[in-house]
Amino acid sequence: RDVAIIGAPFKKGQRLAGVEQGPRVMREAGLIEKIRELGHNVEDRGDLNFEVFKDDPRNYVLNPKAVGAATKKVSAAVEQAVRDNKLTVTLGGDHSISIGTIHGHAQAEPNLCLLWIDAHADINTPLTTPSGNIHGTPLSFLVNQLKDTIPWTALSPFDWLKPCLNITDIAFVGLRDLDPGERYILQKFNITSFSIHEVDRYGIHEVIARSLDAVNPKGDRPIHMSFDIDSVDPAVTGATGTPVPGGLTFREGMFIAEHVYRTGLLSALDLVEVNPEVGSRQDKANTVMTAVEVLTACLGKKREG
Ligand SMILES: N[C@@]1(C(=O)O)CN(C[C@@H]2CCCCN2)C[C@@H]1CCC[B-](O)(O)O
Ligand SMILES: [Mn+2]
Ligand SMILES: [Mn+2]
Ligand SMILES: [Mn+2]
Repeated sequence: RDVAIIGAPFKKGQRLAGVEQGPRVMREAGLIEKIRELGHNVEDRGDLNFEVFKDDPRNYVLNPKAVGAATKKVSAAVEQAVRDNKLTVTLGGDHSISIGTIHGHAQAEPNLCLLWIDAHADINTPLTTPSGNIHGTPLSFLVNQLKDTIPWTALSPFDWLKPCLNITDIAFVGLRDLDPGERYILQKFNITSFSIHEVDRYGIHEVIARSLDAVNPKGDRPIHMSFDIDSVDPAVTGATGTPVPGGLTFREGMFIAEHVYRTGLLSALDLVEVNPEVGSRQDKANTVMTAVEVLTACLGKKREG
């Protein structure tokens, strides 16, 4: 297939420096060449340039101007790549970029379904977020059923954004750190979610199969997978901003990627929250390696050769 790579070196959805280095370190690890070796026609569309804003005081959330502008750019870039019939891979950057990747993908593929692989649900609203970090809230901006929880007039930098997802289109895998407001939303809407507890109970194959069965029962919907590297255990991927013990093994992460590839329906993919400035040198090496391996597995690399 034709593959487009978009770099989104963005950090304003959270507070730590370094996550904007994600695209650079994944490229330096040979990501593009490794995808080419799979036989894909890969177009590296480079890194998006994000406007810098100063004196952006907290308005329910931090950096609304920076995040609103950046995600608008991400949306346009992803929409264009999907319309160009590319399997579109966006490299983060923090998880707030997925406001843009999912919105853009949905403009070209309104019938998409979403796999959210993450230790966190990232479904706080601007009123429930404990941190004010938008990387913990992207889904609340995107979901029709949560439209009225967003103070749109106060958050004018997001006036370009229209909710484009039904909550029933989402399946979570890897959850193990939820805030009260998120737990309430997950229960209220009975959202498909498989925490690490369910991964332990059913095994990863059953979990990913049930996730796909829930959001794509007829196997006729384009898949958006948003892969937060912190879904994997911090012993493997410690170079990330919000690590939570007891995550997916390397093998479970790879299995998810291989299984989703085999559907033949993967249409857009985010790999986010790699922060090479967090943890040890070994953490950085392991985290970047894992990110690259998961990405190439999403694009057809098989462990069985
Ligand atoms: N829900 C959170 C939010 O800030 O909204 C709170 N949490 C950190 C907090 C630390 C203390 C124990 C409870 N959890 C991080 C998460 C966002 C993660 C964003 B992601 O993109 O990395 O998933
Ligand atoms: Mn082609
Ligand atoms: Mn996370
Ligand atoms: Mn996340």
